[in-house]
Amino acid sequence: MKLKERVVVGILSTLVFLTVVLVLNIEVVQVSQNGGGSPSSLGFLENLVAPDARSGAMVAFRKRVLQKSLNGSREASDPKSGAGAQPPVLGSPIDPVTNEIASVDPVVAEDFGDLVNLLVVKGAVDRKLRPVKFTKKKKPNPTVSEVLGFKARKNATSFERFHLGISRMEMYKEPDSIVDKLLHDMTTDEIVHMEQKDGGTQLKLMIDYASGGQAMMKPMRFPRDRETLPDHFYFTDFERHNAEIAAFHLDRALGFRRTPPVVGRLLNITTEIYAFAKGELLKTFFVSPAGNLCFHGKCSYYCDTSHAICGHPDMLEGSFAVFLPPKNVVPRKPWRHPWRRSYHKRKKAQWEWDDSYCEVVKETPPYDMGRRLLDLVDMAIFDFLMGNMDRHHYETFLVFGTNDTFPIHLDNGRAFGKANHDEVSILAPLVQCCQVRQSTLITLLRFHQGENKLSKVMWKSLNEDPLKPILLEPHLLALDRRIGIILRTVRECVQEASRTELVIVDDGV
Ligand SMILES: Nc1ncnc2c1ncn2[C@@H]1O[C@H](COP(=O)(O)OP(=O)(O)OP(=O)(O)O)[C@@H](O)[C@H]1O
Ligand SMILES: [Mn+2]
Repeated sequence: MKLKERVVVGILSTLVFLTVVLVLNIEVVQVSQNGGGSPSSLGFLENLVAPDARSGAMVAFRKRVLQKSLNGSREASDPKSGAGAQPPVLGSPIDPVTNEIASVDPVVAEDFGDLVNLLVVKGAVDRKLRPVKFTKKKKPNPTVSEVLGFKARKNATSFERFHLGISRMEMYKEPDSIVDKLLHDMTTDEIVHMEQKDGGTQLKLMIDYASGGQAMMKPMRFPRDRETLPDHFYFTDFERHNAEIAAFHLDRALGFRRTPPVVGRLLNITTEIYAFAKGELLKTFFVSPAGNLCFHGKCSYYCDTSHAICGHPDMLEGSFAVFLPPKNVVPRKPWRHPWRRSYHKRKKAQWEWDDSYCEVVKETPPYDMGRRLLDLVDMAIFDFLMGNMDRHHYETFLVFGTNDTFPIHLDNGRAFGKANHDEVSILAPLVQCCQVRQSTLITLLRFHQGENKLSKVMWKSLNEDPLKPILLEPHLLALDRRIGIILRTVRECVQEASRTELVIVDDGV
């Protein structure tokens, strides 16, 4: 080799060597930065693990309660689960011959006679879970009409009657003919105006009816069998119109009556939306390559051409939730949910790592006395049954005072996203506080031990909706399985408590 060639080879090898050193160095720096100071790759990875997958406080509980169920965490072992993996199963989950729901899940077959016994010993129910004579005085339950001194006009609409009938203990009575009329009116009344509603992250339309009534409409975005994408966090999941409808029926079936009535309706995009659209919303309408009329509106999530809402060719399904009374007449107070998630892809909330979190909550008003802590456990049960992880805030009606009234179960659009996955972290308030309202436990036991499983009751109830079927069979069956998981959790709490009364609480609600 000539001197010139040697020099060139020398320079090239030095360059290669320097590049290798540089690249290695950058990697080490990145690892140590992401790993919070530790240069181990484990530290780096740990920060990238989804918060729910490593929530310390819930891990032991998950193992204990779900181990016994073959299906507790099917999603993890079933590579097919996830978006679109569920075969669409339409129609009734009830066998027309036996009139029973076929289920193989062990937790559905499990007997919770021990919990029934506890309630019998407490004097709350008889062996068939029928209520024993009331010993406690019923709580006063004034309505908006009574508190504000408003009387319904003779020809008042179902919307007005509903507003006036909201009471301290519940959104509506049971049975309530006003609710039936309201559901009917929301699907049939003429729509005279519509505009995009601000607030929240996804597209919603505020609907005005000829009668003067108002509803909040969430449009259908996907077919019923489309599940939450496996890599989507709860806060990036799409809102589902059928979840809003199903949540109303579930809340009512559980006897809570804390969700405003919601019903489905098929809309004509051209005559019932486009015809009223103005300004910014109007600019988002277009005809898709398939010839369907589409729009996407303006909002912070999924309001763009690639996530447009399209008619077929111009018919569109939507959920219609009755609008609550105007805030200047019946004001509401927003509350931050103590078991709120972090809404950050790499952060955890305190309750996710602190097992004694409930002790802190219990000392903080309004959770230190009265009904509210038990209300949060009710809400956790409601959310767990439908897989809703998106409960960041809740509201109460201020006309009934600050504390002694129910929390409104509003905004359930991110529920019913994964039929084969039971997200037990939603049960954190129950797991960490080990308290449940007696009336709620009785309701759950009636569904579980009795003839009328929740899936069956829900299927019948949802069959009343114009957009039936609202829930596909796997979501209905999940309800029965999840009731079993809740009951196992209560059993664990009772076994660890010194007295049953500390776990099963009768607060007269
Ligand atoms: N039926 C209703 N009547 C009156 N106000 C309502 C009704 N539904 C929702 N709202 C109000 O609008 C706000 C936004 O609604 P909602 O939470 O359903 O939308 P969202 O887009 O899902 O919001 P987010 O993204 O914050 O979860 C609520 O916080 C509530 O104050
Ligand atoms: Mn929402």
